[in-house]
Amino acid sequence: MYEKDPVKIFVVEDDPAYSKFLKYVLGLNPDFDVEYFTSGKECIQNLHKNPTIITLDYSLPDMPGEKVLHEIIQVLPEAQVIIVSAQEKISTAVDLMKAGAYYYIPKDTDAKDRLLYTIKNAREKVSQLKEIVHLRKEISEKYDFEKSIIGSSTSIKKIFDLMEKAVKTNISISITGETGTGKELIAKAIHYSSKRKNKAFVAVNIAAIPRDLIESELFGHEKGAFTGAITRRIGKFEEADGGTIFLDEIGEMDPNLQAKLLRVLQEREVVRIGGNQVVKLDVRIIAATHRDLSLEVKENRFREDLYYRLLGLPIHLPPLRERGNDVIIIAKHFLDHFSKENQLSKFKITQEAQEKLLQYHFPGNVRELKSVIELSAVMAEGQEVRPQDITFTSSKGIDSLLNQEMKMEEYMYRIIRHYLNRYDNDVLEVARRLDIGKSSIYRYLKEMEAAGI
Ligand SMILES: Nc1ncnc2c1ncn2[C@@H]1O[C@H](COP(=O)(O)OP(=O)(O)OP(=O)(O)O)[C@@H](O)[C@H]1O
Repeated sequence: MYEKDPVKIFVVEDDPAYSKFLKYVLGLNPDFDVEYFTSGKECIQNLHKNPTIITLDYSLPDMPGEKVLHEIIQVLPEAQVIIVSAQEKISTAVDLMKAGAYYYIPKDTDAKDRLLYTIKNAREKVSQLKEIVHLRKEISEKYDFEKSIIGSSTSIKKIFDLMEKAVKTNISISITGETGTGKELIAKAIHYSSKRKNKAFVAVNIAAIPRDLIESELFGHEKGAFTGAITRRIGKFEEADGGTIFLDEIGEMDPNLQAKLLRVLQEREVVRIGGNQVVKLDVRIIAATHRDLSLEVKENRFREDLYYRLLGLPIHLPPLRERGNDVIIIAKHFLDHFSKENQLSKFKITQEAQEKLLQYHFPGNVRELKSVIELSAVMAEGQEVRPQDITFTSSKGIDSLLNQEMKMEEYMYRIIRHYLNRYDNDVLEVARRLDIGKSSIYRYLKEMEAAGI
């Protein structure tokens, strides 16, 4: 899309014959919006017009070519400067390109073709750069965490507070939470809100990669390192250099690889398999797991030293059933998104349907809520989601509670705890829903906590 924008070109040339020649050549292309200057000073004074490409004569009467180039780069670092010169010394050309010129063209008989070809390439480069900037902006807006992570429960606000702290530093982050609670979403939001946002976010799901491929996937390999290594391959750590690597399902990593990962994290460098070149790294680590890693350490399935390396700032995502009214807020967000994507008018959820959502335990968390809501929108007649439009796949919940034998008091305690989690510790709301007094809730909690239950 950027290719079609007219390209603004400055021609800075004091030789009248050559200037006439350039005017003719560039004037043939209606896409070029060209301005001509005869001195370095004039060019610099007009940089506010934002030229994309500047063809610059190396030998201007008022300023040396290097100085004009330097000034241009200071004011407009993204402009592509093509030096055109009668000077044919290779060392001058190399120096100018090192100083930031895009290309160097000698004024000879091939100059016209070379210039047009170089302008075409410079233009492509600029449009690619613009597109990258545009995509990065779009992605960082998408993962702006106040906009992409929906919810206003106390627990999600606490997560926002932790994320605010996380984005200011490079500290490693460990995210825990059941499946579908938003671990990857949080990791991306941290990356795209941090100083690293213009570099890569590389996600690796440890559980999804076959055991014998994972080492080369993470650390890369040299050509011929093993059967099948037909070319050199950069690993995910190198890919994430300057950015963030998200190690999902870290609890699934086998002990052998845990030792290798620990070394990479300690040394902040990798050596590709089959190679001996040490590659220094500047990568932020975000690790996630649905397991309780401290338990994995206790049971000798996860290295303690690696656990402490990765722990950094721990963020625990509570299950959706413990986020109170967030279920409804997120459901409405997904409904709006669904209607926008399918160009439909907005949906509403009836009060009864909202109650139905609040009663369910969502073992698949936000991911499950998303598919339940999308299906309910498809099933709805008109633009209103009713209870009968909502279908759940899992019926577990109260059954599993009843399968455990305990005293009546303990059942009461569990039920009260469950409701408090669901309604964001709003004791009044829980008392109303269970139709018991507020003081009874406090009494139960006190007694059971004293009994250590
Ligand atoms: N608070 C939220 N607001 C909006 N969307 C959310 C929220 N939390 C999660 N999601 C969405 O739910 C889906 C699942 O989230 P994500 O993949 O981040 O979960 P996860 O915890 O990494 O899951 P898994 O452990 O299975 O990999 C994604 O589509 C994500 O965008």
